[in-house]
Amino acid sequence: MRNLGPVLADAWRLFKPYFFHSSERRLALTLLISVGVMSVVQTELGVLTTFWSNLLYDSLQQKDQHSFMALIFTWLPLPSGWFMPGLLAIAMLFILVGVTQLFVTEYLQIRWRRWMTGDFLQRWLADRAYYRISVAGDPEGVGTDNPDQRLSDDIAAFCGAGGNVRPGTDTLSLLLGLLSNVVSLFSYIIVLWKLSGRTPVFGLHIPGGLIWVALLFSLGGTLLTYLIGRRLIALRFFQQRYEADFRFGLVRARENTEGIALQGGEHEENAVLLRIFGAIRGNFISLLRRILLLNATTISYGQIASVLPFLVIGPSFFASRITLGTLMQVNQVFGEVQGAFSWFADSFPTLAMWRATVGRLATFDRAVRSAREAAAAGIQVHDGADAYRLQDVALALPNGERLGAPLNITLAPGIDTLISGPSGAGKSTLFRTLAGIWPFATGRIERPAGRTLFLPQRPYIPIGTLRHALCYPAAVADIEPDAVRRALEDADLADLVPELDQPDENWVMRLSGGEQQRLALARALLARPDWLFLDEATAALDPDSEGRMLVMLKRRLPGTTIVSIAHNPAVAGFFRQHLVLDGSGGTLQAAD
Ligand SMILES: Nc1ncnc2c1ncn2[C@@H]1O[C@H](COP(=O)(O)OP(=O)(O)OP(=O)(O)O)[C@@H](O)[C@H]1O
Repeated sequence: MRNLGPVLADAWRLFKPYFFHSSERRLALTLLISVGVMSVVQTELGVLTTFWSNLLYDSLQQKDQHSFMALIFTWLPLPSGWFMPGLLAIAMLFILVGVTQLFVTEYLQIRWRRWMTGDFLQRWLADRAYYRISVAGDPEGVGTDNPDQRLSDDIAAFCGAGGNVRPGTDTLSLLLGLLSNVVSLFSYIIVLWKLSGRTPVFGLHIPGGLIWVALLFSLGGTLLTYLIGRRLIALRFFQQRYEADFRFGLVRARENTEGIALQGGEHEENAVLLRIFGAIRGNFISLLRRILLLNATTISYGQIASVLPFLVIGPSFFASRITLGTLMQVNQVFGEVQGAFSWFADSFPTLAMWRATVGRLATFDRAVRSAREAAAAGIQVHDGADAYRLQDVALALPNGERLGAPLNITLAPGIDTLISGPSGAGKSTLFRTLAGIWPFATGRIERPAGRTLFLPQRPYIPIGTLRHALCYPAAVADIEPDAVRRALEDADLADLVPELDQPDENWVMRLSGGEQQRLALARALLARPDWLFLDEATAALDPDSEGRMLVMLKRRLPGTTIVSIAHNPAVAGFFRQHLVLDGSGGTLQAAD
């Protein structure tokens, strides 16, 4: 596999935090080592079984019923003084170890997934990395699409706990597969070496002859599989990406049903969704062709492998130089050695899928890290001042383009300010910068202490009850029920009071634009901020309601300084000063 080094380095970076740095690392490592030990025990039981079957076939050849029964039900004493346990005991041990290993592995996987999901979520949401990523993307170009998929499917696929994860394709299964195959290889090679001593290959005595046959045969298979299977990696990667794009398209359509219905956009939606699906289909067909070719190769190779030992040592058996038991044991051990050698080749499709998952998680991880690091660059923000002071604050777009001349203004507490200016001048961008979330501004901002609330034009209404939406982002338990009711009444939404705790209502779909804006104002009443920034947050209201809401805000929040972006000249009378943002740097003027 080309570039295996960087993939393994990425996988290690994703693997390490839980097992070596998390608070549950001791338990995690103990469980990991336990499943490893159980895997080795299973492999060694397999080795024991080949010796057991050697004795069994010999007992059959010699028609020795007593030994045969002992090998099934009890144990058979050996000339060396040791004894061979019967099938009953071996099988019971196999079942016990197998079931315990399965349980412990799955328990570890779900704990790991829970931890890793929590860790990724926390870092993605910290320092507003999620926001920067969504507005700016990332230079690698592949690290940030569909973060939802990375946080759900990819982590589940990496840790191996989740309904959609194909068994055997996760990190732990691959690690255990690798471990048991390495142990298998060593254990069976020793057996094969011993057997080689008394088993001529094609009638010739070659030291370790059987091992060489198995090695050459497996290397041939590995090379062939690699050549056919290497394109699978990219195909898998894109398959996951297209699937996520399609799901995202469907979610967007679901969330915008009204907009689509009002504009009659069904035909276009259908065409767009089918176009995205076309990519899934096209890629899947290429994937399928590759998989078919690969399977045809591995199955043919497997068929040859099952008869090869008989061809190689059959002549010795017919010349009575080895017993039936030895013939069968060589066949079994040869199969195991060949199987272990070709593990890499057989696992190629799985490794390709795993590699795509690692790639998606690692690039996302890097994008989150660089977004968090970049949060410290750009504009210098200093908190704890007595006012908002902007010094040479230059707004810019993600592509570096400037939005007007730098701003040098001060917004003092107690002086309500109206901001206006032509559409696209950068008013909302200025708010984003003041909030500290816009990563593409330069200069220096001093911000006052105290609570600040920004209300955008389209308020975010989270999933849950109306009470939850009103209290957001505070917890419902932290807000007095009476205060919630009063806030709704003051925002002219008294009709909704009886529905405060009604579950399963899609409030975004149900409330009108103006009602959603008034809901956000009610939220401001509950939050009681020292500074309230309104970005056209009353624009959906009729002029009378807009005026009434501003009066209500002033009455209910007397200690709050309001800074509002508005296009409606009628609201100008509510503000003490006016900032016109027209690209020339903006100057504050006292209201008439
Ligand atoms: N994420 C982004 N990527 C690229 N350009 C952006 C992005 N966000 C905003 N812009 C651009 O920045 C410019 C300023 O946008 P902004 O929303 O600040 O304008 P505005 O003055 O608030 O406009 P309006 O009055 O229409 O709301 C616009 O040209 C807009 O297209």
